[in-house]
Amino acid sequence: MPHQTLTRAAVAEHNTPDSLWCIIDHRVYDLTDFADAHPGGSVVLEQVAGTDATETFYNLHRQAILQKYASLSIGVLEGETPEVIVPQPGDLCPVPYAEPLWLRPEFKSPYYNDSYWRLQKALRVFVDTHVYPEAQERERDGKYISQELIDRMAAENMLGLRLGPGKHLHGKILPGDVRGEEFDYLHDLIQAQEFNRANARGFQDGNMAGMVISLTAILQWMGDEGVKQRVAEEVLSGRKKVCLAITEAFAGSDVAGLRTTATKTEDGKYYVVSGTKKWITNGMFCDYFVTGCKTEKGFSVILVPRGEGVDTRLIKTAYSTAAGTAFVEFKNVKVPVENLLGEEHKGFAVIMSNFNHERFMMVCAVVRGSRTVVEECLKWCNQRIVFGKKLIEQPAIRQKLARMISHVEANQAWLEQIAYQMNNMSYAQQAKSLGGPIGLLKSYSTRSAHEIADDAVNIFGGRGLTQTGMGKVIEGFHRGYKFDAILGGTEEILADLGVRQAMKGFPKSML
Ligand code: HEM
Repeated sequence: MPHQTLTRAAVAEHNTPDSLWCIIDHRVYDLTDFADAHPGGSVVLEQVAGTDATETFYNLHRQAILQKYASLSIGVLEGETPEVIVPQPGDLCPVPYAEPLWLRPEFKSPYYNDSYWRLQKALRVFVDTHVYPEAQERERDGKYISQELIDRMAAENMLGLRLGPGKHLHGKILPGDVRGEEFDYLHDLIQAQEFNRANARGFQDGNMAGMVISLTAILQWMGDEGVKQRVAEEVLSGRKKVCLAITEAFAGSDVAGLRTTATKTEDGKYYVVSGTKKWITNGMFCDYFVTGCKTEKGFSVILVPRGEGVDTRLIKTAYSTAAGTAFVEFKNVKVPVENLLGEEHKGFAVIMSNFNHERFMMVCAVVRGSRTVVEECLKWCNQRIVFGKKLIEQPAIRQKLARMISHVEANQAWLEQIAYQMNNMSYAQQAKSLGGPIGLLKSYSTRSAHEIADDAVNIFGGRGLTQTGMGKVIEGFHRGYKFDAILGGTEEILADLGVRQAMKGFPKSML
């Protein structure tokens, strides 16, 4: 049917199952053929046939549904204009607190300049257009990220920028025309937060999280320049994938308790690696494993390529299998000694140097995820009518929202403060002075996520426990925030690290 201008009186005549029209936000929809396929059933549609169903519709659906089913619209009402905002790729969200302060036009920030804005805008368009749709699909079907998306990210230098600032970006032009040389930890914060907007915790880890926490170690510690250049080129071009294989069934945060061994062959040319690794993010589809091993006089980190003797099995965790979480078995795997990272028996330095950036990334993501939950709650509370009133009109609900908003804003402010300090410190200074604060922030931000997830589920009720529909973001966050509380160091260990590091600088004169 051609798009037309209609009157309310004309719509009112189509009030039977054989000709079922209704009005939503000043547009007319012909639901006659759709009614039987409607997930909410045909009866409810028949009840509103021929009428304006705007209020009922928005009590149960988001605008995105109308965009998906736009073909059902047959016209607009004469002299009326649709009111609901239809977001376009790259748009900032006008819901209060849905964006960090620096992205809201009425606020100023001491940290951000034009280069950050350009990066943010370019990444948002990219994530909205390419990452979000695939993330939602993969989160549902549990399959791994497509090579097409990896290639697209590689072509735009997006794989490299996710490792954080460094020489690997020099000479490159990044999204938003940002030069690789100017990319710093505030840019890094932005990229982590923008990618998080794909809103799919399992997929997010499946989207090369293994690379983010392991290629950094290769770039910094691989002694053999030839191996380093080859692997970096393969991974940053998206042709090969790499992951970090440290944790085992025997030991998680307690790295000293690991049992995988690497023994040198008599001719000194190879290591023979044997043992198991557990919870290895991206392990299912990786070509390389940056592996923590016990060696004769200590602990060493070795790059193990997939090949004979390497076996990976899928671990089904609380989030989507899109993350490719693996149980890895190494059975007498022969690896050239050139694949050693850092010094033999001194692998702790390799692992430790990586932790700060990994934890910083995780905080960026969990704070952004928490903010999205706040946005969802604010929308829902303004939309949902209970006992004849919008939810937002209930003081008890506003108390919850106030707590949630405060957690998010406090964590974001602390995070930006830390990113600024990172920009003004060498890597060694960061390790000395920021390991503790980053540990405290990660620990605190996941405690905040715990509070936020809990309040959000209570606000959404049954929908907060349902994997489809209005509460799906809340359900996913509630199921997934614990990954941030455990991975990269548990809340307790990191809180303890924060206090112990502070005590190292406690002045004796104060005793
Ligand atoms: C263009 C018109 C409509 C379309 C395209 C549409 C589409 C949908 C979709 C896709 C869902 C599943 C929600 C999800 O899982 O995300 C749904 C659920 C539902 N819809 Fe509609 N709908 C339309 C109009 C209406 C109207 C006018 C009513 C009420 C009179 C209604 C009542 C419901 C109900 C009760 C549910 C189940 C909600 C729940 O389980 O929480 N729908 N609809």
